[in-house]
Amino acid sequence: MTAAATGKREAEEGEDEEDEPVYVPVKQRRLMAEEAARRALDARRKGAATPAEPRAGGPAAAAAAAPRAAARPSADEPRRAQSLLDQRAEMLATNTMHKLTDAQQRNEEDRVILESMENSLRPLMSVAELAKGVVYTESIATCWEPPAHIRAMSEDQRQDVRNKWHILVEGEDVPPPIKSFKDMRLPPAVLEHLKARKILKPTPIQIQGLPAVLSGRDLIGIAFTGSGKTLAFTLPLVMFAADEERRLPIVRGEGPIGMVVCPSRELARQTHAVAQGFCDALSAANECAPLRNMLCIGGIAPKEQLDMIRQGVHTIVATPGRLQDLLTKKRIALDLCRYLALDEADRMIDMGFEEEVRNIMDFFKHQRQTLLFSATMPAKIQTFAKSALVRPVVVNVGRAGAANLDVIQEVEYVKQEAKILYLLECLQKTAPPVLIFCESKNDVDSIHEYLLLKGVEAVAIHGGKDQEERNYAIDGFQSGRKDVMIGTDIASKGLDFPDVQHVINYDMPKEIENYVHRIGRTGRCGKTGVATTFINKSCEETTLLDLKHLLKEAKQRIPPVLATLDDPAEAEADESIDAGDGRGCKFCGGLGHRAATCPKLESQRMKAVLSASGGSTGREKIGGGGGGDW
Ligand SMILES: Nc1ncnc2c1ncn2[C@@H]1O[C@H](COP(=O)(O)OP(=O)(O)OP(=O)(O)O)[C@@H](O)[C@H]1O
Repeated sequence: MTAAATGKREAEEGEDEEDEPVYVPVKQRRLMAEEAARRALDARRKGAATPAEPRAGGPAAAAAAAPRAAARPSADEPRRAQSLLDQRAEMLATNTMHKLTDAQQRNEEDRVILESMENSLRPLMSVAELAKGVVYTESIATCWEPPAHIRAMSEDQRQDVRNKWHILVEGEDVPPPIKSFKDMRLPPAVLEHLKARKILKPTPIQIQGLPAVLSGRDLIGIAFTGSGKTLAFTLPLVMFAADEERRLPIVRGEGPIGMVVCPSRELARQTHAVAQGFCDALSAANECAPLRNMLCIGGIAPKEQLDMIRQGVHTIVATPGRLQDLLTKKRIALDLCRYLALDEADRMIDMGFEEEVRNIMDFFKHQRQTLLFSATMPAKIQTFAKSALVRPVVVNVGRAGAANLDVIQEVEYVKQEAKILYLLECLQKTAPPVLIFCESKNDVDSIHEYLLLKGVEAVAIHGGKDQEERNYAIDGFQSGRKDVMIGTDIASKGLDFPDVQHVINYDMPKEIENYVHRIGRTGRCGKTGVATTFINKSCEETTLLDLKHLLKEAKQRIPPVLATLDDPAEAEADESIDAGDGRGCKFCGGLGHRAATCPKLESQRMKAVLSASGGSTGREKIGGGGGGDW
């Protein structure tokens, strides 16, 4: 990686406090938005009442206004040609005319905002395919199909299974759910391998996700942290590669057949190990020739990767930056690649990897099967990602962005200066292992030093540490040699440490999705865990409101400091449900605010303005907590 690239990446990680935007309280933002809309509405009313009159300010002003008036879209031009303010003003006027309820007005307002944002997002598609106007209409064909008795299930029977496991599906002609691994027609070696790992029955996301993926369908898979999503895209990856190898063996320089892309090196390493387990099981049972499964991440010598590429690779598990690097340098090609899974897909896009993902898609020569998985998947990412999918199936287990119900969530008000002392006390709440999360790298280092001085067996991880230090931390914590790991959000997504008892949020992450991923490091796969979060005056009000509603949804205790917050969503909630449009922000999925006051949407707008004006490339971090990685 060049020094410039390193600098850029560190800026993306943006874990330091200097990056924090100036805080404008929610109330003030709402007042500002309303004032702007009122002014726009007044201006429109004046314009409409006296269309032929010159505007105040004399002929010069009228002349200046004329081109603008001419540029104003006619009724049959698409809405997107109007400015957001114009649309909002028009909508307010319509609402008054039709006497919409407050809730309906709010929903309409959110819809306009979201529509305008969707129009400004570039589809998540290969530029080459867009340019050539390539549109795929059929899913990838695979040789897998469910056994006859599953195929014979009526639609009602299929729905009964889904209802029983709280599985929601969207999409046309959704493959049937399958309740046992045996009925999924997995090779005996794979069944043995699962059994040896005490994986005996599929989890809900696997019950519906595996049949859909094995059938070749594009998929968005959303399920709680620790609910077994990794297996739902790793096992089909390996089975697909084994099928291809049997059909036409990979020779030197060829491959990969399929890829998984992850947002951090550590997660890629972990997923690579899961895939390797399946590869080894198949080849040990002579069910296929040995499969070469490459780990493609920054921080390891490219020579190792190049040696494997020369022999030909079947599967790759990668971080976006290193993968893009190898593709751009033509070290690997995607001529044979037909399978792409994006793990923690929404986080990857939010962390600023959108361009890398789009570039990677550009290297595909043929249609691929595309899969997106995460525990959090806001509506805006789903809509935008669907542009890359063919006949997608959406599988949802629980609300996208909901916290894992096996985690007991405790929130405590701790003054900034008292945090470090209280941390020691808090560490004694449970037995180890304990994970501590902080927003900034400096805090991670200070806490690490402090705990070492106090005799705690602790390790630390963040994007500023070199790969050796990062590996040392992960290995020590994973093996149980170290009791405590302190980290930034780099360690919050997807990592599966055995039996973490307690997650401590030394500070509240700015984005509620990061909170969900952080606390999801405990309470995994049916076990229970505890999460303690320190909050104080420095936390943003919108985030606290999101947290309050998340606690409420998970039926957790709401501390007085959150209960007494001025909470517009509370009054609006019943009405919104009556209006039939669900709860919370339709942009980021936070439950404590609406799209009109979404801080993330504001930063996204800024990003769009900056990139349109040729300023920053729009690669700056959208929210708090870094972890950008390659
Ligand atoms: N069917 C199953 N039965 C029992 N354990 C399982 C099953 N499937 C997966 N597991 C185990 O559950 C743990 C969590 O799985 P996994 O890491 O895939 O969760 P995840 O949904 O991807 O979580 P996250 O959202 O945090 O990434 C792993 O240790 C995995 O081996």
